[in-house]
Parts: sequence; structure tokens; C-alpha cells
Amino acid sequence: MLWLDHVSKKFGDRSVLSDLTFKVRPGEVYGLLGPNGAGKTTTINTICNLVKPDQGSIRILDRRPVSEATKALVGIVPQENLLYRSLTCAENLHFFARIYGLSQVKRVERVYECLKLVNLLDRADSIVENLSGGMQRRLSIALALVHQPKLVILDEPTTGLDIESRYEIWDLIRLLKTQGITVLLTTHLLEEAEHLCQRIGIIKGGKLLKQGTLDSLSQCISAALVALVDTPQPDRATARAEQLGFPLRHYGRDLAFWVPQPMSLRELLAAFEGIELTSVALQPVRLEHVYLEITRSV
Ligand SMILES: Nc1ncnc2c1ncn2[C@@H]1O[C@H](COP(=O)(O)OP(=O)(O)OP(=O)(O)O)[C@@H](O)[C@H]1O
Repeated sequence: MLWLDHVSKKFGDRSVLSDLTFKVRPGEVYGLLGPNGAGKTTTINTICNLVKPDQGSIRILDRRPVSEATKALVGIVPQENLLYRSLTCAENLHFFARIYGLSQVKRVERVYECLKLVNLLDRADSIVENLSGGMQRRLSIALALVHQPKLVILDEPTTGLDIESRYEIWDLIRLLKTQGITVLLTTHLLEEAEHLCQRIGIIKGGKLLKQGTLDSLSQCISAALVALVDTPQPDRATARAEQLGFPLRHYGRDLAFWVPQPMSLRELLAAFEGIELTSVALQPVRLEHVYLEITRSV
């Protein structure tokens, strides 16, 4: 569906994308993760033909190079909603449908379908500035879908939304997938990627560090489980973990040990016998652990 092939981009002397190669397969939700300034938005801008790469190529669908013509195949939901705030939801959609050259009949049909899809039919005649943040974001997604693109790009779709609105957007993204729409999603929220994405690419400094399914990325770290430990005796706990062969990590202020083999909480507590533990949480390996390992190592 989408193929970035050795794409590099510099702004002045500064390399922002460096030999970036990845493919998004038809019908999948692909998550592009990376810290601030990693190059996620620049990547999106190259796909949308807004920024021209210095090297490499980008192909969409049947290997067509990115151009003005391929813009019709892509729907973009930018970080900031680009809505006409004094117009209604339906007027916004009609406006964008006209820009994409849809006929009058088709426009009416698509405006109805898109409002229905994002669950805003009852707000068709509401002025945008009177909508909640979550509704505005859903309308923004509807605008990206009005011309029936094959690929939808969502740039941090849930940033700044409350938890309920976030879940509505997640449901909507799942719905897009059931309709066969391919989704490229950037996010800071690792939980979001865990819930939605079939494959994930991790970028930093414009370079793709790793990509794969959640399961395959989890193999990057040699842990079956992660033990988060709160203890007034961190030195003793660390020494015991070393004896046991449990690698030590710090996640924020949490002390953590990678547990190489599956183990019950009872077995773990027995292994740390004689050391005061205020609390212990035994977790499966999460994307957060993998992400930190990969991005910290460069
Ligand atoms: N037009 C530009 N001119 C110069 N530098 C730019 C331009 N656009 C982006 N950059 C720089 O390129 C780097 C990557 O920016 P980009 O917005 O792609 O990162 P990002 O991963 O999307 O970050 P964020 O998560 O904060 O949105 C940043 O250091 C940014 O300052």
C-alpha cells in the first residue's frame, strides 16, 4: 500500500530523515512511534507530497511515485484540526468534498456517510466551535475520509483528548480497519499503539530503529516478565537480582527487574526472601519496556 524506500531529508545541515525504509501493508494499522522531533510529521509530509525527500522514493498503491495525483489516494488527519469553526459539520464536509472534485450527488451521499461513520449525524447542522474536542477530532477524521482514500494518515489523533473521547477515536480507527482502509498512525501513546496497531515502527533521529508486530518487538528484550519493585533496601534488592541473573532497569522512578523465565508472584517473593519489599508488581512485557530499550540504546 505504502512503501518508503531509503528516504532521506535534510533541513539546512540538519538531517531529519535518514535512510528511512518501511512498508505499510494493505488493510493494516501501522503505528509510527518516536520521541518529539523523531521525524514523524516530516515523514507524513513526504508521503503527502508536502515535503520533497532529498533521496529515496515513496510509492503508494500500485507503486505509483508520490505526486499531486496520489494525493487523492491519501486522507490526512493533522495534529491540529483544520476546520472552519464558524461553519457547520455538514458545511465543512461539503467544502472539502468540493475541493476533491466530488459531484453534487456524490457530495450529498458522502457527507451523510461520513457523518454517520464518525457518529455525528445528529450534529450535522451544529457549528464546529460549539462541538467538544472529541467531536471536532471525529469531524476532522470525517474530512479525511470524504473522498474515499485508500490510506488514512492520523498524526497523533488522540493527543489532548479526554479518556472517553480517546476510546471513541480508537473505536473509529478499528471501524476503518474493518472497512479495509489502511491506516498509518503516529502516536506518543504506547498504549494506543498496543491496542490498535498490527505492526509498529520505532523511529528516532529520523532513523527507523526497529519494526514488527508487538510480539516480535517483545522478543527484543530477554524477559518473560517485568517485576516492578518498591523497596527501602534497593541496594540489597539489586544485589539479589544480580545473583538471580535478573537485569536491572529504571522506568521513571520505578526500580524494575527483567525476569527471564515465567514465574509466579509467590516464587518471586521467595527469591527475594529476607529483603523488605513494600510492593511488587509482576507485569508482562509491554511495548513501553521495548520502546524504552530501543530508543535509549541510540
Ligand atoms: N520546515 C522545517 N525546517 C527546519 N526544520 C524542521 C522543519 N520541519 C521539521 N523540522 C525539524 O525536524 C525535526 C523533526 O520534526 P518532526 O516534526 O518531523 O518530528 P516529530 O517526530 O513529528 O515530532 P513531534 O512528536 O514533536 O511532533 C525537528 O527537529 C524539527 O524541528
